Amino acid sequence: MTPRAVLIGPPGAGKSTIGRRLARALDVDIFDTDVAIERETGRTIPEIFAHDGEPAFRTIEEDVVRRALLEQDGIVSLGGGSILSEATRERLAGHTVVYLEISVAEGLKRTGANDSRPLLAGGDPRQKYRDLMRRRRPLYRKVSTIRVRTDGRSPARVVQQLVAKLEP
Ligand SMILES: Nc1ncnc2c1ncn2[C@@H]1O[C@H](COP(=O)(O)OP(=O)(O)O)[C@@H](O)[C@H]1O
Ligand SMILES: O=C(O)C1=C[C@@H](OP(=O)(O)O)[C@@H](O)[C@H](O)C1
Ligand SMILES: [Mg+2]
Repeated sequence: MTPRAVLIGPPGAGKSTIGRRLARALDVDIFDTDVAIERETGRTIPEIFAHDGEPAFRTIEEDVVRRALLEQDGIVSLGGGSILSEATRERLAGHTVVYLEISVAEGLKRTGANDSRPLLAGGDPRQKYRDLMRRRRPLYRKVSTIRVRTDGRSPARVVQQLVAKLEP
């Protein structure tokens, strides 16, 4: 069993939104690792970050992603920072991995309106997002097998392009 596609990219790229819509279009299941982490721990992601810290969150995330890659056969949407784990990057080899690309400006617009992402909270969000992208962009590129730009494209359009690219 292997996922039809694994979605990666920074916060706001649309992994959760596109994941749900793509799964519906392909008539397969959606598995969002952030949703699974909240379900399994019974806590929200901001709570986990606040009480246990980011390293503890990453440990839980790595294990949830590991199992998802083994057990899921639909669309798997990862959290934006999951590719920071070298073990996860190695496990992604051989999978269909879609990098949802987004500019810093557009990513900030999409994530700015809520405080559900602890990594961007506090301080200057623009600087935080830029630093995050500088560190992660090479990793997203390295582990992906398909790249799709999402700036100025509606979710419906992104899904349409992905369906065409994923067609067997
Ligand atoms: N292609 C898109 N165009 C415009 N808004 C989008 C697009 N994709 C996602 N969004 C919006 O951006 C926000 C973040 O999307 P989300 O799917 O949670 O991103 P991620 O899971 O990658 O962090 C949501 O409000 C969503 O509706
Ligand atoms: O980029 C990150 O490090 C994170 C992104 C979030 O998911 P989204 O990418 O779906 O926003 C979530 O996993 C957590 O807040 C950490
Ligand atoms: Mg998400």
